[in-house]
Amino acid sequence: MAPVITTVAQNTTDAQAKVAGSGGRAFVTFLAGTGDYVKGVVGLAKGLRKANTIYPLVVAVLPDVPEEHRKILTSQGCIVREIEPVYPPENQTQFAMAYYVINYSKLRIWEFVEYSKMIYLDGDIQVFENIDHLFDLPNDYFYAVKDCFCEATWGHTPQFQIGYCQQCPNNVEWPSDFGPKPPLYFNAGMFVYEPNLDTYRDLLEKLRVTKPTSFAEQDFLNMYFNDKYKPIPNIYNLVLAMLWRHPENVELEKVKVVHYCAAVSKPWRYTGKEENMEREDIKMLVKKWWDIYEDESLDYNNPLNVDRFKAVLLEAGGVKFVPAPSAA
Ligand SMILES: O=c1ccn([C@@H]2O[C@H](COP(=O)(O)OP(=O)(O)O[C@H]3O[C@H](CO)[C@H](O)[C@H](O)[C@H]3O)[C@@H](O)[C@H]2O)c(=O)[nH]1
Ligand SMILES: O[C@H]1[C@H](O)[C@@H](O)[C@H](O)[C@@H](O)[C@H]1O
Ligand SMILES: [Mn+2]
Repeated sequence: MAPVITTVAQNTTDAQAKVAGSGGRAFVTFLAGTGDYVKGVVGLAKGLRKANTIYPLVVAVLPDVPEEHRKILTSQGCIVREIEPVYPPENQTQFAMAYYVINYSKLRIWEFVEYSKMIYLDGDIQVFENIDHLFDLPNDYFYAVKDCFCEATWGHTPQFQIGYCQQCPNNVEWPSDFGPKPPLYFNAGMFVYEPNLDTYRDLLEKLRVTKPTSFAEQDFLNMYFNDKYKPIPNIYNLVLAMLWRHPENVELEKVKVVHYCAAVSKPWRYTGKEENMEREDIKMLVKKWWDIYEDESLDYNNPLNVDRFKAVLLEAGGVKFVPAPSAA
């Protein structure tokens, strides 16, 4: 009997084939609301394609993401998964910055146990170089890039008040009367983790008894994974403020992942008028984002991508490729 061969049509959007072919690994991002973050996610999907990743992009969407936006994402090859919102303990949201409260819902991605390992990326991140090798990091740790404490968003913290930043820990010494030096703190816009139902339940349970704080789920994850956190180099999540706060720690030509995290720096909203936004390096990074977003050859359904998709499936080893019959 002939071996069973899975036929993959040229314009397939079959999520299952992608899960089967991904070896249990995937990128994951988060999308909420009816606004323009969908552009960020489309840009990210195209950037990952350009970087020739062999892994799919899952988008965890809240119920308020409109059908039209979900269709755009599916047509860009994303796997759309709806999640329920997660709210912090009742009546306490005032302790977190309003803008960040929605991000507690990110905790649902620990539930995606059809994948053994995932890399979370914010929708305002772009991947310029292949980072698939991060999936090979040893299990049982939480990998992310160290944050910077120098922007005004950190104004409420003792770190900011005394000018202490873990990016240059020797510049200002931590005063002994301030208690123990704060533990390493990561930016939660990018991290490598393993979905796990026990961890998922535990995260939600602990959240119920934890008072919300300014950076919402980022603070919470920092507390929760304090023991498991392993810093990875800044090139895997360049927080833009690093360019003017710690230029000595930035190797721009080596950067693989850029995080357009200051509100005014989102490429799809960029005007270049606000403080620091007129910098040449920022202009260059915003242009690089747009070049990918507007490149039609990177659209999932573009025939030019069939070969790329074929190669991805073959490399992943799960699915054999048979071209769809020609119309002739
Ligand atoms: O209206 C929104 C707002 C946010 N998001 C999603 O949530 C992510 C986080 O929001 P931002 O990227 O705007 O926030 P920052 O990068 O400034 O925030 C940082 O701090 C936050 C604290 O809550 C989170 O940890 C976030 O991942 C981290 O990068 C977005 O990328 C996007 O994926 C939406 O989809 N719609
Ligand atoms: O998550 C926040 C956010 O991304 C801010 O824009 C940045 O200034 C902070 O350093 C970071 O912790
Ligand atoms: Mn972000």
